[in-house]
Amino acid sequence: MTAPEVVVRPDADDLAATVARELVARLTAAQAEHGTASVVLTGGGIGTAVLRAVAADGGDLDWTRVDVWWGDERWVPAADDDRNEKGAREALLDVVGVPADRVHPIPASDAGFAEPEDAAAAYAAELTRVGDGALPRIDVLLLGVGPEGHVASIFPDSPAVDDPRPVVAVRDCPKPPPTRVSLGYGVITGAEEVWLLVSGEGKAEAVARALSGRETATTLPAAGAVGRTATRWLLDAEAASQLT
Ligand SMILES: O=C(O)[C@H](O)[C@@H](O)[C@H](O)[C@H](O)COP(=O)(O)O
Repeated sequence: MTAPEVVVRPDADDLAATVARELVARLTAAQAEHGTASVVLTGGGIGTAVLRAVAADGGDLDWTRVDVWWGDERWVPAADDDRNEKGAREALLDVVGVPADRVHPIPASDAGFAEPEDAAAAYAAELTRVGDGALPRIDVLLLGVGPEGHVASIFPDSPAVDDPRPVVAVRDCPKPPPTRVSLGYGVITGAEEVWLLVSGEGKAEAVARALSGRETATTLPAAGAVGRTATRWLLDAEAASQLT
C-alpha cells in the first residue's frame, strides 16, 4: 500500500478549485489510457463545491465517456433535497450533460424497491453489469469525511464496516437521515485512487486521527479508506490544523 499523499490549500474555495482541476486532469488521463473514465461522487459541502468548480472550469474533458457513480445515498425520494444525486446533478451533471446511460445513481426510496437492502443489491448488480461481471474500474473515488470520521455512509462501529457486500444498506445512522445505501469497503478500497476531501476546523481532529496510523476502519472509517494506487487527503488549512 502506498503512503497517503496530503495536500493542503489555504481555504475551501482554493481547495475546491484545486481538486476540480486535478480531477479533470486525472479523468482525462484515464480516458487517454482506457478510452473511458469513471468517478464516484460524494455528497457534502466540499464535495458539492468541487462539482461546481468542475462545472465552471471543466477543461475539455469528454463527459460522454465518463461513468458517474455515488459513494452513498440517503434513503429518501428522488426529489428530496437530501439526495446526493440531486445536488450533483444541479452542480455538475446537468450542466456538462453527461449521457443518461453513464449516470448510475443509487436508487431512491421511491424507485420501486421495498427496502434499502433491495436497492443495495440492485446497485451491486449495476456495478457488475457495467464491469462485465466484475466490479468496474474506478479511476477516482471521492469521499467526504464526517467530524467523527465516517466516509460514505460507513460510520464508526457500524456493522457496515465488516460487511463484505459491495453495496450495503445502513440503518440507524447517527447523521440524519438515518437510513442510507452505501458502497462497502471492498468497492472503496478497490478504486484506483481514493481522494478524501475535507474542509473546516470541525474535521481537524478526525483528519489527524485518521492519518495517525493508530486507528482502524472500525474505530474511524476514514482511516481504512485507501485506494489501490493512491490515497490522497485534500485538505484546507483548517482541516489540516491538527496535523503535526
Ligand atoms: O451522505 C452524507 O452525509 C455524505 O455523503 C457524507 O459522507 C459527507 O460527505 C460528509 O459527512 C462530509 O460532509 P460535509 O462536507 O458537508 O461536512
